[in-house]
Amino acid sequence: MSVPVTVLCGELGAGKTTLLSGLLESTDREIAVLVNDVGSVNVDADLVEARTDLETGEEVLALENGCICCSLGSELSRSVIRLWKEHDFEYLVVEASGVGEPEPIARQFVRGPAGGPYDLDAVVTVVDARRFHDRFVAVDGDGDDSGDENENENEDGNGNGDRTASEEPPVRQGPDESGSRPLADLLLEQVEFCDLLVVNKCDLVDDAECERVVSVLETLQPRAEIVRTEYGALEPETLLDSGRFDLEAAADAAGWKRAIEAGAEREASDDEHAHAHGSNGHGDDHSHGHDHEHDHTHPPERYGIDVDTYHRRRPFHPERFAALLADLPEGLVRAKGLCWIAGRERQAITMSYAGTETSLEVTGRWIASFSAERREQYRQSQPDLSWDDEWGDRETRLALIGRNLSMDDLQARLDDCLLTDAEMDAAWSTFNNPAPTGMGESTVVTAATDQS
Ligand SMILES: Nc1nc2c(ncn2[C@@H]2O[C@H](COP(=O)(O)OP(=O)(O)OP(=O)(O)O)[C@@H](O)[C@H]2O)c(=O)[nH]1
Repeated sequence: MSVPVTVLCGELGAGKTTLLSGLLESTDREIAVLVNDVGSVNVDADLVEARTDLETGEEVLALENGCICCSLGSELSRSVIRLWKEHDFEYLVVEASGVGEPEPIARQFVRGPAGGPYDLDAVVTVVDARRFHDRFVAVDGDGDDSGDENENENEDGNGNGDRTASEEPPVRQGPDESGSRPLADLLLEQVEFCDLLVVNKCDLVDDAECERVVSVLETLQPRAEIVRTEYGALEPETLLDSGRFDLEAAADAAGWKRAIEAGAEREASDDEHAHAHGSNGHGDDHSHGHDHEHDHTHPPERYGIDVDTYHRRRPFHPERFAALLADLPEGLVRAKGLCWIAGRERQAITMSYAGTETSLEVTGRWIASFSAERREQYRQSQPDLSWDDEWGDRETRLALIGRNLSMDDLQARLDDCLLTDAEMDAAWSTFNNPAPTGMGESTVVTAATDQS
């Protein structure tokens, strides 16, 4: 019998991983998870895994880099088929990277080789209500839409910011002179293609704003059911075995039609592509040198996205780091990963920035902070864990995702937050420290303006 699949899409930082973690906690079903992250640090896989009880049969498989076209052409299918052969599970959830287009992923489960063992149940798109509102719904000169400093902002420069609520819904803008498309286009694509829309982060909009968001979404995607959530909290039945995916309806969507037309040619190319990549199927080489002719830029390139990694083995000064988080540069779309903050020697703190907020949450303990005996046990069970003689596994490792952003400047600003040599010798516990302390506790830093 084929295994049902839910594909989870949504823009960077909309709340996909949060929703997925909640789902895994709230169901006894044996769910396998495939995560395709855009950063070279595969943070989502780590985060999902940390909250996943593998003993209950849930498996988290990460596609190692964000080269989504290769993943789709060959590795995605290969990975899910391998997963199906090697593990016993009842359901598969695929979390697409925030710059993933839903159509090609869905196609793999309908027309691609994964269509045999799997059965596509639904494509779910998670929308950040706050950002969607500010980008597409913000009302120009409308007195009752008060108090929102971000109104009419349109960071993507797509001209959708000055709409009124009664105007036509936003439309895709297509590429600019440099050939890259606004991120908003991707979001619209994700909205138009899905079967279920989850309007998340409802705590960050008021009721009137939320109504407007929902009404624009209804116009864009009349076929999909719309649910509103905070922190992605949903009944598992809403997401699993919903039977929402409807090939015929999807085939009516303009994009899907295009995809089907291109299907045969694409499948042939994918095979060729898999071949060209050799047996590992997936290098870090993003230049590719494809010889097939269809449009084959990767989504990150197409949307002008840069991905970088920040890795240091020196702690942040808590106050300087918090000040930076309140003033992150324009163009930073998403940042996430583990942080080492001076004064929090036990706590491994996950930093997650999206839209207007950065959260710092204690998601684990540094292995270096355990007793010698337990430390050894953990290290033996994780032989690949990188270890510093003095600081053990304490480190900061962040994925940075930006658009028109100088990564060098951001890295330099992060470096300025690291302890100086003199501070390294100071008593770290005396620093003023807003970072959380208890497991699961979090601190949220709100940016002065939405930088997304
Ligand atoms: N205020 C608020 N924050 C939320 C909500 N849901 C998620 N977040 C926070 O938003 C940030 C991004 O959430 P994730 O679940 O990591 O988002 P994602 O879509 O998986 O992100 P990518 O994998 O980078 O695309 C995290 O700091 C979450 O804690 C919500 O309903 N309200």
